[in-house]
Amino acid sequence: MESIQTERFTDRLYRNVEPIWSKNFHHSFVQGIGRGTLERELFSYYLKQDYVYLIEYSKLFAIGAQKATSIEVMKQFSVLLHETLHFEMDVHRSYAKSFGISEEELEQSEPTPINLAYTNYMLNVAHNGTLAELVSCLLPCAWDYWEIGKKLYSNYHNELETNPYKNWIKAYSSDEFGALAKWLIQLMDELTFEKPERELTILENHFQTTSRFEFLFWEMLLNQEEWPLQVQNMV
Ligand SMILES: Cc1ncc(CO)c(N)n1
Ligand SMILES: Cc1ncsc1CCO
Repeated sequence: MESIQTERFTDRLYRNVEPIWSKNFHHSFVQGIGRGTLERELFSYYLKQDYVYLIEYSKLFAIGAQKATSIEVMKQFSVLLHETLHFEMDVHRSYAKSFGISEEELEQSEPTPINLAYTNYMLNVAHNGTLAELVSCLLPCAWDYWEIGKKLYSNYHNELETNPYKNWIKAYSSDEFGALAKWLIQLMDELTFEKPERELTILENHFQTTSRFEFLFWEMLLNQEEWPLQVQNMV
């Protein structure tokens, strides 16, 4: 009897990285956001690093629009680009403002080695790989943050009103953010439909690598892992 393939490719991706995502959710930085106990200093460090991360990350959506083969997909990538630059980065800008950090300071943050390695990895694949490869790189960012947002919301919603990070939690657990993540999941399944195992393995590796970078990013933030030698620009 022939077996019927019922599992979606994204189910396989999810199963594959579940232990990594579980570590991400339980990371003390993430739990500190959930409980509202994370030091302000660390959160403002996060805002600066994540802001320059998002500038690079959003370019993946622009490259996605360029690589798309239908108007529908182009439209959706342009929505993702718009939503990241406006909705998502607005959350960062408004937190920064309340912390006394200017927009200029946010933009001019120097990415740490991990931050740079993460965005460079994705941008390299985006420029040189297929659309499916690009999506497999950007999906963990969207999907794992949505998972984190939803879980923090359900674990800590009773204390949310007094949590200084409630707007962050609300944004990443929102239906709006979730709908965009779901669209990316669906696109991943469409792009991989009936594709050979040799191609799927490559995507699984990108998905795993960027999921591991998500963990390294939290670690980097917690330990403020900067460049070893500080240099000044000559002006
Ligand atoms: C590092 C990182 N990963 C994912 C997201 C979600 O967009 C984010 N803001 N930052
Ligand atoms: C708005 C946005 N920013 C990063 S991913 C994403 C949409 C998918 O959740």
